Amino acid sequence: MAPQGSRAPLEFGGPLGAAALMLLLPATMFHLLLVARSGPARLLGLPPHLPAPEALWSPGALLLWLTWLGLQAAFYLLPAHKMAEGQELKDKSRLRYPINGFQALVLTALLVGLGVSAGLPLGMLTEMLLPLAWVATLTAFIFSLLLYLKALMAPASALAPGGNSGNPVYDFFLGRELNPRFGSFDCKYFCELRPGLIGWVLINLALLVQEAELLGSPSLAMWLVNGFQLLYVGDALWHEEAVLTTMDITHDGFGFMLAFGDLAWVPFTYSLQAQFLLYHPQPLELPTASVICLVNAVGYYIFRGANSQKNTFRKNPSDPRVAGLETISTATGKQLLVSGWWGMVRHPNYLGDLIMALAWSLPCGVSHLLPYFYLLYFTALLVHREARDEQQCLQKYGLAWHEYCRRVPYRIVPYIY
Ligand SMILES: NC(=O)C1=CN([C@@H]2O[C@H](COP(=O)(O)OP(=O)(O)OC[C@H]3O[C@@H](n4cnc5c(N)ncnc54)[C@H](OP(=O)(O)O)[C@@H]3O)[C@@H](O)[C@H]2O)C=CC1
Ligand SMILES: CC(C)CCC[C@@H](C)[C@H]1CC=C2C3=C(CC[C@@]21C)[C@@]1(C)CC[C@H](O)C(C)(C)[C@@H]1CC3
Repeated sequence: MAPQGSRAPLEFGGPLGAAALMLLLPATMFHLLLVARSGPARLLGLPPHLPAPEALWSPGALLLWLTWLGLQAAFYLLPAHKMAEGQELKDKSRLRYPINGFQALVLTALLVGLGVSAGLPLGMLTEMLLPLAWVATLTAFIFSLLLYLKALMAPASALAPGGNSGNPVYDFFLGRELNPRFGSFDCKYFCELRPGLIGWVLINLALLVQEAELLGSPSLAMWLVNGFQLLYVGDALWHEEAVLTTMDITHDGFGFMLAFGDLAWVPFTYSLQAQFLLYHPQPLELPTASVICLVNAVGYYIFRGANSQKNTFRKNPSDPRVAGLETISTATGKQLLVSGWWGMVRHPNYLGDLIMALAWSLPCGVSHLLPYFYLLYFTALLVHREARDEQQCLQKYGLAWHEYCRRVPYRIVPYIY
């Protein structure tokens, strides 16, 4: 049984690390937003000038942001074609989740399409990124505070394994409650997949529209970035149920890290390549574009293949698609796959994700480091995440996990790492 509450080992450098991250993450996000629109676009340089306070604060942005959250919450509450059950909780119960994320994406697309055909200036959204990012950050702070207070009244069985150290800064950052809910409305599940992910593709689209207005038509590079990232978001929502077995839902509490990550970091930094392209158009020839498409396709094939194989296996190990794979038995009764994608490396899904991350940056050329920020950040995130997951699996599976590591020695990249 893994140590819980105040006995759980501290992650992210403990309270000091958590405090530093709470300052550094928003600062990095604003740095990226400012540098992307600056002439030199230097990732490691200072932005040319800091924005005046009125460039950060706009009542219009606040209204737009609240409308967006309200709209996505309304889509979440619409009847779902399916209700899925989450993993078993400490008290042996299972929560139920609506599977209607893809429906929310389609409804958003229809609404935006209607708006644009009625004259809505979607491109103007690109002028509001700074104040929108500001209100999203404020929302994340306020929301995390409310979640922290709510968790003070939650029963012990509802608390996350980490995030209950007793240090308020650390617990605020990591999140105390595992699945905070208001009635049947699950805050973490909603934030993980809806406002931020759909917001990201909407911002990308606005950047494409703005580029078309400035240049007469969108560039090939902008099309590729939009297409690849739409595929990624569409895929996440199409396979929404799979998010229920990710570390974020099953292990991490809902605190500042995920609230800020989901609501602010994802839409405003994951759209960095498209932001860069609007201010720094890049020529891209068809043959190079075809090679980049191939890189994205290979990454997607590995990512989807690995994630689907594990989900199918976890749902039903006798499913004919996975029944022939080799496995190791563990003391918990669960099995570990040792052939197929999960016999190649211990995190094949991370490998596919990283290859896609490379494909998203390549359309921006090689003249600047800035569009490669996502690849660099994501490598660090996944290496750290992999180490966290190894710890959790070691605690869960003990000797069987050692045996798996012996049989599958590489973590993410075959023969390298
Ligand atoms: N774009 C982004 O910003 C981010 C994307 N991601 C993506 O999210 C996806 C999910 O990632 P994440 O939640 O970290 O982890 P995984 O989906 O890789 O899940 C890890 C879990 O899978 C199970 N598992 C591990 N090895 C095996 C095996 N051999 N056989 C069967 N089950 C196994 C274990 O859980 P158990 O045994 O309990 O089932 C383990 O804890 C990934 O594709 C990742 O790339 C993640 C973070 C950020
Ligand atoms: C701000 C910090 C640096 C850390 C925040 C991390 C978060 C941004 C990410 C943690 C796990 C995530 C996942 C996705 C998006 C980013 C965050 C929230 C995901 C929804 C992206 C789409 C994928 O298909 C997925 C597998 C559903 C992802 C799940 C994890």
